[in-house]
Amino acid sequence: MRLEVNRAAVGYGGRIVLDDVSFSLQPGQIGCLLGPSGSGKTTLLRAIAGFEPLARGAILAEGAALSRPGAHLPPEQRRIGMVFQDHALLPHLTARENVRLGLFRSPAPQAHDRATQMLALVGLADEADRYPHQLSGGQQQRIALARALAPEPRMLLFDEPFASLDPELRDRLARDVRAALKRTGTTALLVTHSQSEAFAMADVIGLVGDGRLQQWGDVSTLYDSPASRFVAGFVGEGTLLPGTVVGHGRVHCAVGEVGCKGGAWPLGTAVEALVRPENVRVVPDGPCIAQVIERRFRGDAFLCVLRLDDGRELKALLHRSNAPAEGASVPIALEGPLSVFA
Ligand SMILES: Nc1ncnc2c1ncn2[C@@H]1O[C@H](COP(=O)(O)OP(=O)(O)OP(=O)(O)O)[C@@H](O)[C@H]1O
Repeated sequence: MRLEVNRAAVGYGGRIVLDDVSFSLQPGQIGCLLGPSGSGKTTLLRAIAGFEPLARGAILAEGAALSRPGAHLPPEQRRIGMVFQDHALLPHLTARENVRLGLFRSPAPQAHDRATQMLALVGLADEADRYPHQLSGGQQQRIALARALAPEPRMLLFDEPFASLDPELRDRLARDVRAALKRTGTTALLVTHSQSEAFAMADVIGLVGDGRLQQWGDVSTLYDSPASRFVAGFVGEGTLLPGTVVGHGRVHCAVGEVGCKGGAWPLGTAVEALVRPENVRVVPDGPCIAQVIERRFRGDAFLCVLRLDDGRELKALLHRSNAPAEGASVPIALEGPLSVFA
């Protein structure tokens, strides 16, 4: 299903939580709403499910309005399924019976076959006759997914579905859920505040913060070209260094001169440049000396925390063959182009 959210505002009792939200999801695409706690991710999800009305704007499915002020299709008529963190399985029913709950409108033999098929899809064909307490947290969450997929919803919404699981299991389950959604071609929108979950699951990510949808795009766009300081600070690692525009697409900062994205800044504009760990190089004639105050092993590279003369800290991803020892002082330079914010 194609989902379109058009300049939507949603809130509670006259207090708007999120305003002017616009994005779309293509059929079969997986989107993820990422953002700090309390930023309104769940509220937006609930508005799409039909549990919260819109104050302004519209939500459309296949071009037809689901929600707009004064017109509201009830949740049960939207054919949009939801999966929650606590998976809400009934303890006295087997895995297959739990999945069949979503199929109460189908005749019994068809419901049985469909439930079996859905359990196979999530890799639990052999566990169909087990009870929830005989299954792990990850398996229970996969049953909840099978149950949500069984009635063939037009779209699935997930609210922090893996939050109660340990981190390693979360990432693996996120990949499994993604595979199941792709196999069934189900459009989905997931809410999380975990970046790694968003990166593992999503085709497209929406970053929510300060009452707005700050940016909607694929992971590399958010990382390489953040639309705001907020996005720059939230997605990936990096430091904002103050600088001045010294030429077309050139900025001068504490680590010397470096190229920046977008050349349209007037000379002398005060900016902040986003330095990602991979923008930092150790070079013999580097314009700035930095001290290595910490080194973290990252397989082929070390993530080094460097301190500049003025006390600012930068993170640098340096190849093992080139990573200085902790405590060493080394000349560094920046390799652009960097994103800058005025
Ligand atoms: N039923 C409600 N009535 C009034 N205010 C609410 C209600 N539910 C949430 N809020 C408020 O709306 C804001 C957004 O909450 P929401 O749960 O959507 O955020 P979130 O981004 O999903 O947070 P988290 O990541 O912690 O789940 C918060 O300030 C919250 O206190």
